Amino acid sequence: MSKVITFVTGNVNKLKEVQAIIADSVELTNKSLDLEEVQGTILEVAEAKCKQAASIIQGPVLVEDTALGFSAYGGLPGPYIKWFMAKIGHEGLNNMLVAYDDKSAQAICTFAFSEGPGKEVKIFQGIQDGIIVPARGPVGFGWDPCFQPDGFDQTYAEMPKSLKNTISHRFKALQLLKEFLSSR
Ligand SMILES: O=c1[nH]c(=O)c2ncn([C@@H]3O[C@H](COP(=O)(O)OP(=O)(O)OP(=O)(O)O)[C@@H](O)[C@H]3O)c2[nH]1
Ligand SMILES: [Mg+2]
Repeated sequence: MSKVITFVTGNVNKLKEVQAIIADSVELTNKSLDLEEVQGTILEVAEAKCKQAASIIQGPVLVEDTALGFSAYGGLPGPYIKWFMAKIGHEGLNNMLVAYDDKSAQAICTFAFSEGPGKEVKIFQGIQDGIIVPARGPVGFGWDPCFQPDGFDQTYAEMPKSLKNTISHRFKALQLLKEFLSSR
């Protein structure tokens, strides 16, 4: 069984964060592919991406799907946040919530791992609660400027990377993944 895991993602910012958080304990290589994403729940999207990645790589693979869900919208845009961000940006995301007092949101990071084609898909999920605010901080990674995690007065974009990477949805999911991989 190959120990090296291929993290399949087309997103360099995700890759950088994953490397910063777990590179010292997990041997990862990267393949930049934009996998097809099915329409469905977060788990269905992550599982389908993982199966597709395993069939392309023909070995152990890791994929990740990130969702940003607004409580006022019953968890939408959720896994479709990428397309909302691309079309309406930070201002548009804020405008979606103008009619609601409840600005709360959940950042949800879901990793899916498989040893290879036809093998079981394991899921590891991390959730960070927060609120949607008018964009503050450097624009670099997606919706970071308009997500302020609960318990902090800075948005993800305003805080140092070293802080985001120890409290984020991605950090939480990676702790679970790390635990699983240590017994692999
Ligand atoms: O501000 C952010 N802070 C984050 O921590 C974060 N993580 C992901 N994202 C964005 O949310 C969408 C997820 O879609 P997504 O999971 O399909 O990603 P993707 O298509 O870019 O890459 P991948 O699917 O090839 O891995 C994409 O627009 C990502 O840029 C983030 N934005
Ligand atoms: Mg994607």
